[in-house]
Amino acid sequence: MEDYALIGDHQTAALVSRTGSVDWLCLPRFDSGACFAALLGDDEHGHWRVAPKDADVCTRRAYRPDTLVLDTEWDTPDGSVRVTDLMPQRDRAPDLVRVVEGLRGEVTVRSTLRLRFDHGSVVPWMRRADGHRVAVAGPDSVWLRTDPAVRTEGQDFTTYSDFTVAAGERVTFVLTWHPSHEPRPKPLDAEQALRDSVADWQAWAARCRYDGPHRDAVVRSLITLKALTYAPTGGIVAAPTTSLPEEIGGVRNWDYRYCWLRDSTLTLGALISAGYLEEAEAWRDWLLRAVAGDPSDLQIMYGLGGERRLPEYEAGWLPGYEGSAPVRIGNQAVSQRQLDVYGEVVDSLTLARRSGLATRPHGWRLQLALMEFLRHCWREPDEGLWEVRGPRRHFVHSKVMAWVAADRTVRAMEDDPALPGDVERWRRLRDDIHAEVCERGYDAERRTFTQSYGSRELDAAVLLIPRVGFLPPDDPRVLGTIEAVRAELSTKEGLLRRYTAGGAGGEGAAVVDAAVERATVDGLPGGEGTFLVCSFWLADALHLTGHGEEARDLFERLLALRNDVGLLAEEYDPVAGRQLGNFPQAFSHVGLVGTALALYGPDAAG
Ligand SMILES: OC[C@H]1O[C@H](O[C@H]2O[C@H](CO)[C@@H](O)[C@H](O)[C@H]2O)[C@H](O)[C@@H](O)[C@@H]1O
Repeated sequence: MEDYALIGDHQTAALVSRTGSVDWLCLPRFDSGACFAALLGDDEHGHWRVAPKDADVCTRRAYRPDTLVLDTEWDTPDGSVRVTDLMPQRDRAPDLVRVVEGLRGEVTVRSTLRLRFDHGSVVPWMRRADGHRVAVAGPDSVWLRTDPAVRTEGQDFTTYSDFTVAAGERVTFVLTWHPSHEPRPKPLDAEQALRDSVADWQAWAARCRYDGPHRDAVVRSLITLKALTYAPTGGIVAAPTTSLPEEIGGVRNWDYRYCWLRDSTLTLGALISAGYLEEAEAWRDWLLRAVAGDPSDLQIMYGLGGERRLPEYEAGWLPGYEGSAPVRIGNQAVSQRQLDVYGEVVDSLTLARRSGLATRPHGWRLQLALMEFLRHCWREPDEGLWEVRGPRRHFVHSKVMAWVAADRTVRAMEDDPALPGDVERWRRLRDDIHAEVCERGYDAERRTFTQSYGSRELDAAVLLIPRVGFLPPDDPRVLGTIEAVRAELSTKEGLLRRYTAGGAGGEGAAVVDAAVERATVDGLPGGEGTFLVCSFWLADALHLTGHGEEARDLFERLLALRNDVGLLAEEYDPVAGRQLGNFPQAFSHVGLVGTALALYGPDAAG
């Protein structure tokens, strides 16, 4: 999975392999059925390859600077060729544009288009219309338009085109999706779309306020986060994929094409810190719409438009990435209770206010309603930020984030005494939560905060305690926790697992296979890799506690884990040297931006 590059149009995204094959594309939205699902199966589940006829992996590839426009190049004995891939910003039907350009000599190129709608399960009926190819099945229709000189041939439910390009020649392909009952989509000028895409992305990237070391990595992460934003509503998906495994061959395969309040608020924080307020405003408005209603109905995630039902089922016809089954569509975690989201939501509303975003009159009312609900439920156990599917517990991180919600509410009222509400009520709540966490969530004997009250398990999420201001960085309990978490959760490569019993199984694995013990915490069999955002949190904690050099060293090691085009999945297996989990993952890129800003941004100390 680390071999893929991302292209997208702010409504959906595609993954392009090093062989020039688009192996994942959901149309028309991130959460629609994929028409190319080879990523989770094989070529028969849909893909579109454009590459020199006899070549395999490309010679080199890169994004055009500060864009999401991808250039993939092959050197062959006959010459060199480049394929440029992009999805133009959408004000119409979604398009996937592929421009083939001869660079040297004369090269025979083959396009192999195998459309399989509904996540690789439906073979469409293909026909010709006005010299183009049209695929139709149920609600979906796709047009393939190319230059008149390029002949397309259908065979075995696949469309082939073989053609030659000499140096300086260009051939364009445009694949356009539209609802099958609607009139045919208007043709797109591919060359103009390419110029516009480059200009739009570069203008967007130029607005980035970060100007420190590793700026390219930060901008690439910000572009990735922007690409995960669903423009029509402002919702932000956790990743554009489903079921890329947390363990190769394992069952920990989840659908991330939805908007988690946690992942979105953290993404928002990264965008705001780098100067992107428009996205923040759009997301804040998405949030206010999505959570409108009874605060007791607050969900931990929603659909792109704020949809509340995301039923989970298994796509039994897809064998899964390298056999990692089941492939899941939808996410049952939607009905979980995760108390930390109150803290994250209130924190991000506070950040939005402080960054000067125009306030919405019902924003404060919503915050108070959420707080009122939290006041009654914070003592209850929950599934925690890791969304365990085992029994509910009193997760320390959840309670700390409940404290964050109370703290930010108190501080907002102190900053602006005109805000209505009973500040004393929230001060009391803040103090009560603080006292309980320090009493029940801290193991004085081992000098560490634990994963849940009374447990001996540790959890990397408690590294956030100094960052959110629950305790100062020099508090001995914070220092003890950092030490304990490093001792118990880090691999010999210095990367962190998210909690104690997390094991990537197998002989010589960097982490222990403790499936039985693990099953008692998260209710799932099997292990997983190291969790990338946790390692960024460790770098932040090291920096905050005066270990700047170690923090920078860890940050640089994490940067080295990005793939050749700067992308990170959710997890990493240091033994196999492979990325794991959905890809690219907002959480990991948020971690990268946050740590860069902490270490080198305008407020970085020392
Ligand atoms: O590992 C078990 C859980 O994995 C997913 O949750 C993870 O991804 C979420 C989205 O990025 C993130 O918010 C959460 O903190 C992660 O643990 C999955 O969505 C869950 O269903 C699953 O139980």
